[in-house]
Amino acid sequence: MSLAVRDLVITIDGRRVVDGVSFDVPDGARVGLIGESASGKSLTALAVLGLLPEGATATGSIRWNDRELIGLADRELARLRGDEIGIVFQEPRTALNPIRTVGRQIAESVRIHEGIGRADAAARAIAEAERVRLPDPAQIVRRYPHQLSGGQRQRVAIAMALACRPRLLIADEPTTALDVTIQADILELLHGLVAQDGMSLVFITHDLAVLSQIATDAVVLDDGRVVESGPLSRLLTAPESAVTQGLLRDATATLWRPGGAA
Ligand SMILES: Nc1ncnc2c1ncn2[C@@H]1O[C@H](COP(=O)(O)OP(=O)(O)OP(=O)(O)O)[C@@H](O)[C@H]1O
Repeated sequence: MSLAVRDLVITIDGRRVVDGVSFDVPDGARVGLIGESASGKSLTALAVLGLLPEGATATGSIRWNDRELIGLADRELARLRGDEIGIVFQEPRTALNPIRTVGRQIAESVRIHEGIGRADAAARAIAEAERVRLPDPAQIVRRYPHQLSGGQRQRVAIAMALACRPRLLIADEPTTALDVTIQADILELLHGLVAQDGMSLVFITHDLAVLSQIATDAVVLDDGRVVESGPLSRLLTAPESAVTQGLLRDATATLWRPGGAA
Protein backbone atom coordinates (compact mmCIF):
# COMPACT_ATOMS: atom_id res chain seq x y z
CA MET A 1 0.00 0.00 0.00
CA SER A 2 1.46 3.34 -0.96
CA LEU A 3 0.81 7.00 -0.38
CA ALA A 4 1.07 9.55 -3.20
CA VAL A 5 0.70 13.26 -2.44
CA ARG A 6 0.45 15.53 -5.47
CA ASP A 7 0.34 19.29 -5.57
CA LEU A 8 -1.16 19.56 -2.11
CA VAL A 9 -2.26 23.11 -1.31
CA ILE A 10 -3.65 23.95 2.13
CA THR A 11 -5.22 27.36 2.60
CA ILE A 12 -6.09 28.95 5.92
CA ASP A 13 -7.68 32.42 6.00
CA GLY A 14 -6.66 32.97 2.39
CA ARG A 15 -3.01 32.08 3.16
CA ARG A 16 -1.40 29.15 1.32
CA VAL A 17 0.36 27.54 4.28
CA VAL A 18 1.15 24.40 2.25
CA ASP A 19 1.86 25.34 -1.33
CA GLY A 20 2.11 22.58 -3.92
CA VAL A 21 3.68 19.73 -1.95
CA SER A 22 4.25 16.40 -3.74
CA PHE A 23 5.92 13.26 -2.44
CA ASP A 24 5.57 9.47 -2.43
CA VAL A 25 5.74 6.90 0.31
CA PRO A 26 6.07 3.51 -1.39
CA ASP A 27 4.98 0.36 0.41
CA GLY A 28 7.27 -0.26 3.38
CA ALA A 29 9.27 2.99 2.90
CA ARG A 30 10.35 5.19 5.81
CA VAL A 31 10.11 8.83 4.75
CA GLY A 32 10.85 11.92 6.82
CA LEU A 33 9.08 15.25 6.47
CA ILE A 34 11.61 17.72 7.78
CA GLY A 35 11.77 21.49 8.09
CA GLU A 36 11.87 24.38 10.50
CA SER A 37 8.87 25.38 12.58
CA ALA A 38 5.84 26.52 10.52
CA SER A 39 7.15 24.95 7.30
CA GLY A 40 3.91 22.96 6.89
CA LYS A 41 4.91 19.51 8.13
CA SER A 42 2.07 18.93 10.57
CA LEU A 43 -0.65 20.30 8.30
CA THR A 44 0.55 18.03 5.49
CA ALA A 45 0.24 15.04 7.83
CA LEU A 46 -3.14 16.18 9.15
CA ALA A 47 -4.41 16.49 5.57
CA VAL A 48 -3.50 12.84 4.96
CA LEU A 49 -5.50 11.89 8.05
CA GLY A 50 -8.44 14.12 7.17
CA LEU A 51 -7.89 16.05 10.39
CA LEU A 52 -7.23 19.59 9.16
CA PRO A 53 -8.29 22.34 11.58
CA GLU A 54 -11.55 24.21 11.12
CA GLY A 55 -11.28 26.75 8.32
CA ALA A 56 -8.47 24.98 6.48
CA THR A 57 -9.09 23.69 2.96
CA ALA A 58 -7.01 21.26 0.94
CA THR A 59 -6.74 20.87 -2.83
CA GLY A 60 -4.60 18.61 -4.97
CA SER A 61 -4.47 14.88 -4.49
CA ILE A 62 -3.66 12.47 -1.67
CA ARG A 63 -3.96 8.90 -2.88
CA TRP A 64 -3.72 6.06 -0.41
CA ASN A 65 -3.64 2.71 -2.11
CA ASP A 66 -5.15 4.34 -5.21
CA ARG A 67 -8.02 5.83 -3.23
CA GLU A 68 -8.39 9.62 -3.21
CA LEU A 69 -8.51 10.93 0.36
CA ILE A 70 -9.21 14.60 -0.39
CA GLY A 71 -12.95 14.99 -0.32
CA LEU A 72 -13.54 11.55 1.18
CA ALA A 73 -16.46 11.46 3.63
CA ASP A 74 -15.56 11.87 7.34
CA ARG A 75 -16.94 8.42 8.11
CA GLU A 76 -14.63 6.80 5.59
CA LEU A 77 -11.65 8.79 6.82
CA ALA A 78 -12.42 7.80 10.42
CA ARG A 79 -12.48 4.17 9.34
CA LEU A 80 -9.05 4.50 7.74
CA ARG A 81 -7.56 6.16 10.81
CA GLY A 82 -6.39 3.58 13.28
CA ASP A 83 -7.28 0.76 10.94
CA GLU A 84 -5.03 1.38 7.93
CA ILE A 85 -3.29 4.57 9.01
CA GLY A 86 -2.01 5.08 12.56
CA ILE A 87 -0.84 8.32 14.15
CA VAL A 88 1.45 9.23 17.03
CA PHE A 89 1.68 12.85 18.11
CA GLN A 90 4.38 14.79 19.93
CA GLU A 91 2.72 15.06 23.31
CA PRO A 92 1.30 11.79 24.63
CA ARG A 93 -0.34 13.59 27.56
CA THR A 94 -2.79 15.31 25.22
CA ALA A 95 -3.30 12.18 23.10
CA LEU A 96 -4.39 10.15 26.13
CA ASN A 97 -7.63 10.44 28.04
CA PRO A 98 -6.74 11.23 31.70
CA ILE A 99 -9.74 9.44 33.18
CA ARG A 100 -9.47 6.10 31.38
CA THR A 101 -7.03 3.32 32.15
CA VAL A 102 -4.28 2.92 29.61
CA GLY A 103 -5.43 -0.64 28.90
CA ARG A 104 -8.87 0.53 27.90
CA GLN A 105 -7.34 3.14 25.62
CA ILE A 106 -4.99 0.65 23.97
CA ALA A 107 -7.88 -1.73 23.35
CA GLU A 108 -10.32 0.91 22.18
CA SER A 109 -9.34 0.99 18.51
CA VAL A 110 -9.27 -2.82 18.40
CA ARG A 111 -12.79 -2.91 19.82
CA ILE A 112 -14.00 -0.35 17.31
CA HIS A 113 -12.26 -1.72 14.23
CA GLU A 114 -12.24 -5.44 14.91
CA GLY A 115 -15.45 -5.62 16.93
CA ILE A 116 -14.06 -7.91 19.64
CA GLY A 117 -15.60 -8.32 23.09
CA ARG A 118 -14.51 -6.87 26.42
CA ALA A 119 -12.53 -9.88 27.69
CA ASP A 120 -10.65 -10.33 24.43
CA ALA A 121 -9.96 -6.61 24.31
CA ALA A 122 -8.49 -6.69 27.84
CA ALA A 123 -6.18 -9.56 26.91
CA ARG A 124 -5.22 -7.79 23.71
CA ALA A 125 -4.34 -4.61 25.65
CA ILE A 126 -1.86 -6.59 27.76
CA ALA A 127 -0.32 -8.19 24.65
CA GLU A 128 0.00 -4.80 22.96
CA ALA A 129 1.54 -3.26 26.11
CA GLU A 130 4.09 -6.06 26.08
CA ARG A 131 4.82 -5.44 22.42
CA VAL A 132 5.83 -1.83 23.10
CA ARG A 133 7.94 -3.14 26.01
CA LEU A 134 6.00 -1.48 28.83
CA PRO A 135 7.13 -2.93 32.16
CA ASP A 136 4.78 -5.33 33.93
CA PRO A 137 2.08 -5.18 31.19
CA ALA A 138 -0.66 -6.97 33.16
CA GLN A 139 -0.43 -4.33 35.90
CA ILE A 140 0.34 -1.25 33.87
CA VAL A 141 -2.82 -1.56 31.75
CA ARG A 142 -4.85 -0.85 34.91
CA ARG A 143 -3.13 2.45 35.56
CA TYR A 144 -4.12 5.95 34.47
CA PRO A 145 -1.92 8.11 32.23
CA HIS A 146 -0.75 10.39 35.08
CA GLN A 147 0.66 7.35 36.89
CA LEU A 148 3.12 6.70 34.04
CA SER A 149 6.36 8.44 33.01
CA GLY A 150 6.51 10.51 29.81
CA GLY A 151 8.33 7.74 27.97
CA GLN A 152 5.82 5.14 29.15
CA ARG A 153 2.95 7.37 28.03
CA GLN A 154 4.49 7.62 24.56
CA ARG A 155 4.77 3.81 24.49
CA VAL A 156 1.05 3.66 25.28
CA ALA A 157 0.33 6.11 22.43
CA ILE A 158 2.40 3.91 20.09
CA ALA A 159 0.55 0.79 21.25
CA MET A 160 -2.76 2.57 20.54
CA ALA A 161 -1.61 3.61 17.08
CA LEU A 162 -0.35 0.15 16.15
CA ALA A 163 -2.95 -2.08 17.83
CA CYS A 164 -4.88 -2.58 14.59
CA ARG A 165 -1.67 -3.15 12.60
CA PRO A 166 -1.99 -0.15 10.26
CA ARG A 167 -0.08 -0.22 6.97
CA LEU A 168 1.10 3.38 7.41
CA LEU A 169 2.22 5.10 10.59
CA ILE A 170 2.41 8.88 10.74
CA ALA A 171 4.59 10.01 13.64
CA ASP A 172 4.61 13.79 14.27
CA GLU A 173 7.66 14.70 16.38
CA PRO A 174 7.05 11.67 18.63
CA THR A 175 10.26 12.10 20.62
CA THR A 176 10.56 15.89 20.83
CA ALA A 177 8.92 16.19 24.26
CA LEU A 178 11.08 13.47 25.81
CA ASP A 179 14.52 13.39 27.50
CA VAL A 180 17.38 12.56 25.16
CA THR A 181 17.97 9.03 26.49
CA ILE A 182 14.25 8.23 26.37
CA GLN A 183 14.13 9.67 22.83
CA ALA A 184 16.67 7.09 21.69
CA ASP A 185 14.68 4.24 23.29
CA ILE A 186 11.45 5.35 21.64
CA LEU A 187 13.14 5.74 18.25
CA GLU A 188 14.60 2.26 18.55
CA LEU A 189 11.20 0.85 19.54
CA LEU A 190 9.44 2.55 16.61
CA HIS A 191 12.13 1.43 14.20
CA GLY A 192 11.82 -2.17 15.38
CA LEU A 193 8.03 -2.26 15.20
CA VAL A 194 7.88 -0.61 11.78
CA ALA A 195 10.44 -3.06 10.41
CA GLN A 196 8.73 -6.03 12.06
CA ASP A 197 5.35 -5.21 10.52
CA GLY A 198 6.79 -3.97 7.20
CA MET A 199 4.59 -0.89 7.46
CA SER A 200 5.32 2.44 5.82
CA LEU A 201 6.34 5.39 7.96
CA VAL A 202 6.03 9.15 7.64
CA PHE A 203 8.17 10.68 10.36
CA ILE A 204 7.91 14.41 11.05
CA THR A 205 10.77 16.24 12.71
CA HIS A 206 12.89 19.40 12.61
CA ASP A 207 15.95 17.37 13.58
CA LEU A 208 18.04 15.70 10.86
CA ALA A 209 20.00 13.74 13.49
CA VAL A 210 16.80 12.15 14.78
CA LEU A 211 15.61 11.46 11.23
CA SER A 212 18.86 9.73 10.29
CA GLN A 213 18.11 7.11 12.94
CA ILE A 214 14.78 6.07 11.51
CA ALA A 215 14.14 7.16 7.90
CA THR A 216 15.68 6.20 4.57
CA ASP A 217 14.37 9.14 2.56
CA ALA A 218 13.37 12.69 3.34
CA VAL A 219 11.31 15.56 1.98
CA VAL A 220 12.58 18.96 3.08
CA LEU A 221 9.90 21.62 3.51
CA ASP A 222 10.33 25.35 3.79
CA ASP A 223 7.50 27.84 3.96
CA GLY A 224 4.99 25.29 2.69
CA ARG A 225 7.09 24.13 -0.29
CA VAL A 226 9.35 21.17 -0.99
CA VAL A 227 12.88 22.50 -1.38
CA GLU A 228 14.70 19.18 -1.66
CA SER A 229 13.98 15.48 -1.41
CA GLY A 230 15.83 12.21 -1.82
CA PRO A 231 17.68 9.48 0.04
CA LEU A 232 18.73 10.61 3.49
CA SER A 233 22.27 9.38 2.86
CA ARG A 234 22.60 11.98 0.11
CA LEU A 235 20.97 14.79 2.08
CA LEU A 236 23.43 14.13 4.90
CA THR A 237 26.52 14.10 2.67
CA ALA A 238 25.65 16.44 -0.20
CA PRO A 239 22.72 18.71 0.74
CA GLU A 240 21.82 20.98 -2.17
CA SER A 241 19.44 23.55 -0.72
CA ALA A 242 20.40 26.19 1.82
CA VAL A 243 17.59 24.91 4.06
CA THR A 244 18.96 21.35 4.16
CA GLN A 245 22.46 22.72 4.70
CA GLY A 246 21.15 24.69 7.67
CA LEU A 247 19.37 21.64 9.11
CA LEU A 248 22.62 19.67 8.71
CA ARG A 249 24.61 22.39 10.49
CA ASP A 250 22.16 22.31 13.39
CA ALA A 251 22.31 18.51 13.56
CA THR A 252 26.04 18.02 13.05
CA ALA A 253 27.03 18.04 16.72
CA THR A 254 24.56 15.24 17.43
CA LEU A 255 25.30 13.30 14.25
CA TRP A 256 29.01 13.09 14.99
CA ARG A 257 28.67 12.38 18.68
CA PRO A 258 30.32 9.06 19.60
CA GLY A 259 27.58 6.48 19.33
CA GLY A 260 25.57 8.79 17.06
CA ALA A 261 24.10 7.60 13.81
CA ALA A 262 26.74 8.86 11.40
N1 LIG B 1 -5.15 26.09 13.08
C1 LIG B 1 -4.42 26.98 12.41
N2 LIG B 1 -4.89 28.22 12.15
C2 LIG B 1 -4.15 29.11 11.46
N3 LIG B 1 -2.90 28.88 11.00
C3 LIG B 1 -2.38 27.67 11.22
C4 LIG B 1 -3.09 26.64 11.94
N4 LIG B 1 -2.31 25.55 12.01
C5 LIG B 1 -1.16 25.87 11.38
N5 LIG B 1 -1.20 27.12 10.90
C6 LIG B 1 -0.13 27.82 10.15
O1 LIG B 1 0.26 27.00 9.04
C7 LIG B 1 1.67 27.04 8.86
C8 LIG B 1 2.21 25.62 8.87
O2 LIG B 1 2.00 25.03 10.15
P1 LIG B 1 2.44 23.57 10.54
O3 LIG B 1 1.91 23.31 11.90
O4 LIG B 1 2.08 22.62 9.47
O5 LIG B 1 4.02 23.72 10.58
P2 LIG B 1 5.11 22.70 11.14
O6 LIG B 1 6.18 22.65 10.10
O7 LIG B 1 4.48 21.42 11.52
O8 LIG B 1 5.66 23.46 12.40
P3 LIG B 1 5.99 22.95 13.88
O9 LIG B 1 7.27 22.20 13.78
O10 LIG B 1 6.13 24.23 14.64
O11 LIG B 1 4.82 22.11 14.31
C9 LIG B 1 2.23 27.92 9.97
O12 LIG B 1 2.44 29.20 9.45
C10 LIG B 1 1.13 27.93 10.99
O13 LIG B 1 1.14 29.12 11.71
